[in-house]
Amino acid sequence: MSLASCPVRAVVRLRRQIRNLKKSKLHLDLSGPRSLETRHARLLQKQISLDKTSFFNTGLEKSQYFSFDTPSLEQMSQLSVLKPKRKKKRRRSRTVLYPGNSRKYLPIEQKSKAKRCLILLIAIIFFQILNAIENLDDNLQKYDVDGLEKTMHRDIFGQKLAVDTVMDLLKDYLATHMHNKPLVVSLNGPSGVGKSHMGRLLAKHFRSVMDGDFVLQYYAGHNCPTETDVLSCQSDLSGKVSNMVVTAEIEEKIPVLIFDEMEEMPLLLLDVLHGYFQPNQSNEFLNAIYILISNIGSNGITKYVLQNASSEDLSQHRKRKELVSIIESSLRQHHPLWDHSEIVPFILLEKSHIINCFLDEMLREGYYPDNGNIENMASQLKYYTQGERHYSIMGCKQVVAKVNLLQ
Ligand SMILES: Nc1ncnc2c1ncn2[C@@H]1O[C@H](COP(=O)(O)OP(=O)(O)OP(=O)(O)O)[C@@H](O)[C@H]1O
Repeated sequence: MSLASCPVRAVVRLRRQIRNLKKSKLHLDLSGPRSLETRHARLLQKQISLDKTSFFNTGLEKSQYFSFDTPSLEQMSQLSVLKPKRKKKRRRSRTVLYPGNSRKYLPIEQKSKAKRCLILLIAIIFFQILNAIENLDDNLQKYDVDGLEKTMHRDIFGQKLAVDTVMDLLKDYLATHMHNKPLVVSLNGPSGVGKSHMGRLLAKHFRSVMDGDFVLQYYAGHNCPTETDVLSCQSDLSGKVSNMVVTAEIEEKIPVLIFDEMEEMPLLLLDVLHGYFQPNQSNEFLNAIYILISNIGSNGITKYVLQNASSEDLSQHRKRKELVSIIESSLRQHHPLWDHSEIVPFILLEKSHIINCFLDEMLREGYYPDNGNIENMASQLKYYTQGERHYSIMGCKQVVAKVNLLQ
């Protein structure tokens, strides 16, 4: 029995094992795809680890002995796949992080003395500039330059260029009291265009804003007629000019000296004036304004105006430049004193300006300004005709005489 039971037990055991196997297989199928995946992954891992060991084993097999042989490219690529990648080193940030709840103490700044001095210097310069600007305005207000400008534009007809030029020169000069040379302005142009008229307006204005002692009106033909001894004229002129500039300097005023009919002035007097215009003199002679009125170079101006009668678009600046260049040579030929002067050309007056002169004069004399009457009187004067333009040959010179005939 015992002999017969051995093979039977073996058969039973085998059957049990087969059943168990079947059961386990069934269990595996029921546990789902996830377990399958993990199993699969485990199997793969196993496979990889086997590959690794086999590779290193083969590598070790090959390199039982140390050598300097460089590995082949293939080996290198395999190694690089297997090697874990090195982490990149992080750069340290440079900013210093302070804990939020604590105060940070910065290094104490050392105060530079040079920096302080520089700031002080800048402040001083700034205040000085402000002060200077205020002073400039004060000076211009002292001489009421704006008032003068208004009067000139209102009372002088057809000479905008001349008025603007004179006003610019006066504004520049009167802004300060310290000068390195006197201001010499030469008014030039044909007869009756308003040169002496401007001279008179200037004298009147400066007499009203300063003491009358600081304005001189000198008419060469009247103050030093041909029959008088020129030497006495010379001492008279020198005395007048010296006295005026000295007293003006004491009172910090700028005297205005107006010389009319310069074309009639004797050479000796021209030389005296020339001496006053030099820059290398004592201060009182440097702070003075000289106005020289003459008709020297007037023929050149008349010719220029008539030739350019049609050119409306000529700029003021260009006009002045061209006119100055025309009369400059005539003036310098007359006497070198004009080398030191600012030349202001006066141009011919048109018929419309002559009508304004009549209107002005009639109102001044108390006449009713009848347009017909004015037109009639204006037509009696002589004109240069260029196209549609009529330029008065004698300017407004005969206006006073014509109005006087109305009585
Ligand atoms: N542009 C002008 N605007 C207003 N009035 C003028 C003008 N020009 C001349 N007059 C009048 O004509 C008169 C004579 O002019 P003014 O004495 O100024 O001539 P001038 O240019 O000095 O000429 P001259 O060289 O012959 O002396 C003046 O008293 C003035 O009333």
